[in-house]
Amino acid sequence: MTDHHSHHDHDHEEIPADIQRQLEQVAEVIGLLEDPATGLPLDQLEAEIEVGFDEGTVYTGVTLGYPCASAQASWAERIRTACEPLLAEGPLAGAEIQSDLFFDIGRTETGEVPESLRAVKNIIAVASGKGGVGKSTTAVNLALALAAEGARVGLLDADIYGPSLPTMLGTEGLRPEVKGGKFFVPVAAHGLQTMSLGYLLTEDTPAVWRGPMASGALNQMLTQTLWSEGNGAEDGELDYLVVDMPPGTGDIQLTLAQKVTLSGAVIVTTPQDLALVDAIKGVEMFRKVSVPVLGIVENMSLHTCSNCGHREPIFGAGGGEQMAADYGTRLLGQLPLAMSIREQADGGKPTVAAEPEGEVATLYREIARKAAAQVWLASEDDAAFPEIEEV
Ligand SMILES: Nc1ncnc2c1ncn2[C@@H]1O[C@H](COP(=O)(O)OP(=O)(O)OP(=O)(O)O)[C@@H](O)[C@H]1O
Repeated sequence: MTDHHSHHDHDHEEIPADIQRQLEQVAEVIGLLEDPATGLPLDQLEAEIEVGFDEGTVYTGVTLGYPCASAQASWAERIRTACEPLLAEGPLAGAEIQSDLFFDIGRTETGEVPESLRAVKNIIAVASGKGGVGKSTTAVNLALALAAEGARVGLLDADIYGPSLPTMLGTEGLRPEVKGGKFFVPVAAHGLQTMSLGYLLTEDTPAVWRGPMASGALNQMLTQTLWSEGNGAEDGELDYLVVDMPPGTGDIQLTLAQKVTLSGAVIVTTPQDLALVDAIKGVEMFRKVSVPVLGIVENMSLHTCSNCGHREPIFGAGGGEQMAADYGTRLLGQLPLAMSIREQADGGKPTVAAEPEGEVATLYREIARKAAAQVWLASEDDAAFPEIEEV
């Protein structure tokens, strides 16, 4: 091994050819590792792999296109295990390995968008074929999980008939600040930028007004919310705006899906046959308007007994997985039917905020990484351009 201690100017030092060759082998081995969120090897993704060597240490860096803060340790471990045999001999024998995981979140290509949405890189719709399956609960926890993984996230409550986000976020009674007589500044909650019709309607708003007012207000929330305000980021950009869609697959949903360029949709279902039939309608609706279906979340899949911890699939097992396979999409994850999920959401502090290191939050974070990874894949597809080969 070269003695680096006598030099100080490492940056400009030429790496000897034999070390260079071994570093290339390290990069190749890393390229074969499977990205758990997509199931694809890094080589098949637009993942950036860097390797370097200094002072007896091999440095590796992998850059993924989705937020993955909590995957750092497991990647470092997998890279070490994969590279150790390679570093048993040769000029790098005995070198330490230090690995870093980075992410760089891209932007979904859109056509013309309202000024206020230009600061938003990707819009993810959370939808369900029918009401009551836990769509809002999933949307809130998904948004919190994306943020926990390191992304800058906004949450729009488009569920105009039953805006439940203020309750779930503990922001009831708050009003968004108005700027320039026309624009709403999102309400900050648990690190998210949030907007809901619940912030605009008061309890005195007569029920008969809610329908017509609601669709107009939804339009206003879409075009007049300053998503770039107040998230502290220098460029004021949001990586993801999660939209809690109205339940069902009617005209409102279709219009909304077409009005803004959605990066993708997450469909929430419960495992019962009837809910699955409705979820299929959701998949088909998004396909019709060319919105990528990021995957299915099966909610209330297993019941955990709060006395003994025993789990059973009271609504049946495997429905979401089968349906995802039948319709060419994927199961992003399954959430248990758990009293804590309901209590925490009803109490204004959803599970991912209330118990960030708990088992349920871990499930939501895995769902978030998988969904965001699909957004990454979808935007790569858009950008795909045949490579010009040299003849
Ligand atoms: N995994 C779960 N375990 C226990 N309770 C849950 C779970 N998911 C959601 N809930 C509860 O079920 C109820 C309905 O959930 P939620 O409001 O998220 O459903 P929704 O599909 O958005 O309904 P709507 O169609 O009315 O908007 C809420 O009280 C919520 O706290």
